[in-house]
Amino acid sequence: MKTSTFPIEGLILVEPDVFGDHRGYFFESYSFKKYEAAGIGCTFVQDNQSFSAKKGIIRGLHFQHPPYAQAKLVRCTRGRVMDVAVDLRKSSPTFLQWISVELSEENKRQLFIPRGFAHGFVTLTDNCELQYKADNYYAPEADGAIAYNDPQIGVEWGVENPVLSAKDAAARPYGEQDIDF
Ligand SMILES: Cc1cn([C@H]2C[C@H](O)[C@@H](COP(=O)(O)OP(=O)(O)O[C@H]3O[C@H](C)C(=O)[C@H](O)[C@H]3O)O2)c(=O)[nH]c1=O
Repeated sequence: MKTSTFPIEGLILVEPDVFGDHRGYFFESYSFKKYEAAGIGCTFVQDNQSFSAKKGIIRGLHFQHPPYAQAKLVRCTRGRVMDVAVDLRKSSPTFLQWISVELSEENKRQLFIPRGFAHGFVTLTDNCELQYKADNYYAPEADGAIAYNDPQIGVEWGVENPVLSAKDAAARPYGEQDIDF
């Protein structure tokens, strides 16, 4: 597997080794030993899966407040998404900066997002399935959301009128919230 980093410290892109043959393909989608050696040493305790039926859906920007913050290992197993991570770590030189990367059934890439980040994605096709591991359990009482179009962050989603959940439509900008990472 190959890994690469981003200008924002802690984010890691994983490109697994895919073994194709006349039947199709095989690849290891996760291995604690190999991923720990690549800097992804957290112990994941929960697997998530979401399905988004249409292109132009945004889920995000989500996080869980400390002490329930979650690191995530994200992959797209159907369709294509633009995955986004925003640095919420106040002491970070890249505070409130963001990256985006295309994850797809085709490219089989995975994005590791450490604790201290908000996560979101926009679907680039219909029928997008996202599967991701988390290193902390779901804690609804600690659920957090930042407005996807927060001008202070300035994520370029590439979609004018996204489909949003009620929660995401009501999410407030970072500056109007008490978020402490
Ligand atoms: C996140 C989560 C949700 N749920 C329940 C709660 C709701 O009744 C239902 C849908 O939840 P929500 O609308 O928050 O789902 P998404 O909008 O896909 O949220 C996720 O999307 C972004 C991109 C993320 O990175 C987070 O994992 C998560 O915030 O699933 C659970 O039971 N367990 C969970 O871990």
